Amino acid sequence: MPPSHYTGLAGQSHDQPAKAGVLLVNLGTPEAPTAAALRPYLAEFLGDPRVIEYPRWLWWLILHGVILRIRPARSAHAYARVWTAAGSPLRVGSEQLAQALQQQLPEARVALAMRYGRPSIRSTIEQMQREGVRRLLVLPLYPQYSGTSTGSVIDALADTFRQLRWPPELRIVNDYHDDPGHIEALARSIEQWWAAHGRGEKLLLSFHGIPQRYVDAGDPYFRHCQTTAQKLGARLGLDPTQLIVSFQSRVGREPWLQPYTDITVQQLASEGVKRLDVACPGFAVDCLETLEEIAMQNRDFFTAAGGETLRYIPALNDSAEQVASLAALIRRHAQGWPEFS
Ligand SMILES: C=CC1=C(C)c2cc3[nH]c(cc4nc(cc5[nH]c(cc1n2)c(C)c5CCC(=O)O)C(CCC(=O)O)=C4C)c(C)c3C=C
Ligand SMILES: [Fe+2]
Ligand SMILES: [Fe+2]
Repeated sequence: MPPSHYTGLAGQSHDQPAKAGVLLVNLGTPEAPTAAALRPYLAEFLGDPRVIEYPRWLWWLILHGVILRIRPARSAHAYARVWTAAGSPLRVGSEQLAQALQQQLPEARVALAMRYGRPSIRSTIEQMQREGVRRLLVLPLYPQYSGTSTGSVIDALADTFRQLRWPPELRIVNDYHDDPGHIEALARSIEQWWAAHGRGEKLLLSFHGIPQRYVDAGDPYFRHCQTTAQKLGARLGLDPTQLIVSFQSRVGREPWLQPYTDITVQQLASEGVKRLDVACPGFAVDCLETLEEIAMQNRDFFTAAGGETLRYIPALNDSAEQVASLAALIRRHAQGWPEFS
């Protein structure tokens, strides 16, 4: 007989009690802040057709012929500025969040997987199955849905599920951009930060960008970001002159969502804003894009253009507010599952 295509639990008893599992999924991060470690990470990430919607053969030539020769060294330099003794901030922060959620949800097995790199979605689900997980709730750590982020997690889940001999029951949180508990958690964390550090003249909310073309084709991401910002601004009592939304991290030449964060901070400085606060509500945990791109690069752009201080307000990370709001979100999505009743 040929080896089986499907992964199962051959030889294991199915008598163990069925468990519920919660799988948190974040983007993933390189293994080290070096060009050698960046190359396979970027090849997997930028090779994902959800991330780069381009004719495959043309993109393959550009990616392998140009991008992967230049970008790994440049990105490694940026990662080196935020890497800690414990590793990549995205990995450390995601693991801490998963541990805190596990404490809040003793009735479930909470695990963390990465969309790119390790631990993979597939290996993590296989491990959960070995532990008896028969009902699985997947929470991508992206509050706003985009095909490039959440959609890609769904692709990886679909690929995994088609390999499993006996897949678990599955639920997926598509987004939580307007979840009242999440908005409240964001608002409290900003208020607490202001209480401790004082308040800037304006609050900029910077979201990761995506190509405008994807939104034109139906991706709801821009609308989700605007809704998060509008609800957060209303909860904080800010008027439209005090609250600004922008989009960061553009890659390549085609237009991405606008206004761009780097242009916006320079424009605000040139208009006379001296103290600018920036928060990034699209990132569940701090990472390269917040700690380096906002708190270092954009801070420097702001001061070079005449501003005095740009202060980055940290992501929710493993704060009590985030853990409570995500635990409530998970319980709501798991309604009807006996493990959660
Ligand atoms: C080029 C296309 C990219 C799209 C589209 C994109 C969308 C997108 N990304 C995030 C979240 C994160 N991105 C991060 C890093 C990162 N993003 C891109 C490119 C695209 N992202 C690259 C090439 C990189 C790597 C760093 C670099 O070379 O600049 C990160 C941080 C990862 C870390 O290790 O800290 C996050 C998080 C979202 C939410 C999103 C769509 C909404
Ligand atoms: Fe990104
Ligand atoms: Fe970036």
